[in-house]
Amino acid sequence: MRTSIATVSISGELPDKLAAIAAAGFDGVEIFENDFLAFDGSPADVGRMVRDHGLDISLFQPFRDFEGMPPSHRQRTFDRAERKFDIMQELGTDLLLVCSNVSTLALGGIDRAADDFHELGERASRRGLRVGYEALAWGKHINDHRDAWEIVRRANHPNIGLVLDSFHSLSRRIEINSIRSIPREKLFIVQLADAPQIDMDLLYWSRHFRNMPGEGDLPVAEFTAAVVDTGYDGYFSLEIFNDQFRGGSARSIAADGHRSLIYLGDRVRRATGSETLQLEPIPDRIEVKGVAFVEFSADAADALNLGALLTTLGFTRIAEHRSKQVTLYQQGEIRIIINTEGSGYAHTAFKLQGTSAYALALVVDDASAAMARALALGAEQFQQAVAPDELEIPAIRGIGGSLLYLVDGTSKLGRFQQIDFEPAGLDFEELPRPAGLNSIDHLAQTVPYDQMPTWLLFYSSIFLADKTPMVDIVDPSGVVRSQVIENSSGALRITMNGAENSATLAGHFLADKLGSAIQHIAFATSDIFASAAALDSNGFRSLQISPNYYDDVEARFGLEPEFTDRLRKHNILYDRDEWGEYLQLYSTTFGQGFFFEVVERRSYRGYGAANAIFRIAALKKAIRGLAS
Ligand SMILES: O=C(O)c1ccc(O)c(O)c1
Ligand SMILES: [Mg+2]
Repeated sequence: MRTSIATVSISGELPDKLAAIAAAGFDGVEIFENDFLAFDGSPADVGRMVRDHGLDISLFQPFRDFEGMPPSHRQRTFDRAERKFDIMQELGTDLLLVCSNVSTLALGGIDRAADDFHELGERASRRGLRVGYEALAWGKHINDHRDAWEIVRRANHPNIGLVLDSFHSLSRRIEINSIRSIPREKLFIVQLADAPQIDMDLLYWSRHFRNMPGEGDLPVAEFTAAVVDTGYDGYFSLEIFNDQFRGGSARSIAADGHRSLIYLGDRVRRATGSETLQLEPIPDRIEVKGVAFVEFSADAADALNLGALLTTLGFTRIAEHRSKQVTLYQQGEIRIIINTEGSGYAHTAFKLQGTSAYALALVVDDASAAMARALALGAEQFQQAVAPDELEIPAIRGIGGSLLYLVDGTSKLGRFQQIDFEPAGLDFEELPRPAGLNSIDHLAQTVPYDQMPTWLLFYSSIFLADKTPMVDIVDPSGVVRSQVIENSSGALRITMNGAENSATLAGHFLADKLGSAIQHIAFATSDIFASAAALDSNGFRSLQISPNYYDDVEARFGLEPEFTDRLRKHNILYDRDEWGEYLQLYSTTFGQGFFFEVVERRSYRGYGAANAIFRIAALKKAIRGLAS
């Protein structure tokens, strides 16, 4: 698969953009005229810079308002085109993108446009150049690739071809099958972009909200499969106009772009069975079977406090690491590790972030296949020295400097507990009462808002998991956007919260850190009232919920007063969706804003978003109480 990206997709000045594009592994780059105009070097300098990075120029664009001009303006458009041809020859690219005319002067008529393109083709061929025609979704007369194709067909010139751009076709819901009847040699280049499904003006949507394939809601994979079915083997070129990306990190946006193309290519290769993409087969998306453990880094004092909190939650200190200052707590299938080593990555994470849940271990069928897929998709492998008898658990870097371990049951990784740990001497007098917490229901990760697409793409390209629509969570100090990545079994459920300012609870959590990690862990119980009773007897202090909340839920859901009393007594929040009910209670915050949650899910599919505002207000009140 030949990959390319338009300079307009990336932030920074032209040299920074090119460096980021090359580092991400692209083959080509579309030079956007404005990026070239803003750079004070000659076209030849730009061409050299591109080639010094090992890149090719896939095209030069855009050339606007060309076809169908009235006779009084026609000559002028050819003069303008000749000037662009001069630049292209100096740059060292042979393809110009002409987008459909949006001028109020433009006259319609397919044959008029075809005649203009025929003449442009003659002029281009004299210089060994080619011209591709793209239908903008808001073009005055031509806004559908089927009409643009008809013009190209009638122009009947070998140097004139079609440019397809997934945004323009998919935003207008143009039938994808229509692509399959276009001859491959007439497809000069294919541009790809996704976008969130928002009902808005097409031009505004296109210029501000495009995103990488897989980050949005458009059927880009189906579109690409239709292109591949024609036999097309040219560039797939990202052209992403996005306000956030323009302000983001050039390197990480370029890396996301490359990842999105590898992921897309893999899906299309599987769907079409086509060899033209020339992609090395990689393992399919990885199914997550469960969470093997969550690991905290802490100092000795925090480790004691966290251990005490876990004990009130009904966890037992079950094992100690054979050679390290690492303790394992367990309840049901849930394992929580506390690492207080004075060296190694846990210690680095502690120094950067304080006490934090810095590592997550996922159970998969085959850890080496999972690793192979992750690496093919540009994930960064993490390795550190281990003791001679210790297991080396494969890991990649996740959100905000956190680690994602991959554990399977087929290799000896599944026995990490027996191999790396020895059972702790249990003091039966002091054992907590188990609270019936069986598994991890979900993990909440907090990221700066502008990094949400990056991590959504990371999770959904590597793992077999889907994202749900974004919801807004109102914090008393701002809005936090939340999106869930989950698989169908529920073994992987991550709620990702994007914080835009540091006044929100999520934003405050981030502001304290150089990176970000897990802000809360929700444990699943099958009987939250029984769990609450056990927590009480263990001395657990749940987060106090405002009494006003209970009057409201009782009225809102028509609850029996006796039931509401039980909720109130244990500070349990309640929600209901079309599938069932959800009951949740929280701890107060620990360390830099971390907390635990206990949930009972009665066929309910959501995450209690409607309750988040009450929980956040209660957490903030509790934090103020601690501070005063
Ligand atoms: O928004 C635009 O004007 C514009 C220009 C060139 C393109 O290739 C495109 O898809 C959109
Ligand atoms: Mg385009």
